[in-house]
Amino acid sequence: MSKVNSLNVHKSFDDLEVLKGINLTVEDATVVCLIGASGSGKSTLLRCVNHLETPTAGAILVDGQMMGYNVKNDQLVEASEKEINKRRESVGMVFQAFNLFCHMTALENVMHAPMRLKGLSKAKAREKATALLEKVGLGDRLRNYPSQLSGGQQQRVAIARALAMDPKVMLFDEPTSALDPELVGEVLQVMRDLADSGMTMVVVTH
Ligand SMILES: Nc1ncnc2c1ncn2[C@@H]1O[C@H](COP(=O)(O)OP(=O)(O)OP(=O)(O)O)[C@@H](O)[C@H]1O
Repeated sequence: MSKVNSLNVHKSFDDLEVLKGINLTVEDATVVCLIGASGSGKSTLLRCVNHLETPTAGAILVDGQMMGYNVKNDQLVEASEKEINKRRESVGMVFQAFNLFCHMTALENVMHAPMRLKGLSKAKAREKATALLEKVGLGDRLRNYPSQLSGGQQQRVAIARALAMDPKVMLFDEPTSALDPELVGEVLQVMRDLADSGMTMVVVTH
């Protein structure tokens, strides 16, 4: 089964039609990079995938589940907030600006969602977060706040934070460098390792 399907997705902001019927299939364990002109709607499509934006028409399926809607009597009915949040858990997102909690350490940033949304105990969440931060090469930065970390380090915390929810798909709204095979920065290496591990990924480069 393909992991992400965008079925004739349209998205308008008032009079501006940004997405005009996007059909995209991302197969399991593949990496798809979206490139295109500035303002062409790459981020908008990515945000539709985890339902941060609601498509004006069309639908997104992640792992066979429709984001944001249920089918009832052959009609699309909006899902409840609880259902939407549950489905969103299968989609990890790394934002352009990372969106880390600035008052939390790297460790606390990664522990937060599994404790709050998955009911993990503090001890289990700490164990998992530590392992993930070690995996992205930040084992020595657990107690640092985002302001004490470089941009690339913050980005890796954001990746670890997304992975902490055991997503089926990872969305990266980010690096200009991702398409350049000559660049082997730590962030890119983490992304390559993830791809090698079979993670399905959609990467937007700006
Ligand atoms: N919330 C919003 N309200 C109104 N217009 C929006 C909103 N979000 C995006 N847009 C508009 O939609 C268009 C597509 O924006 P989007 O951010 O998806 O483009 P992009 O392809 O990711 O661009 P870039 O590579 O420059 O970041 C732009 O014209 C933008 O101004």
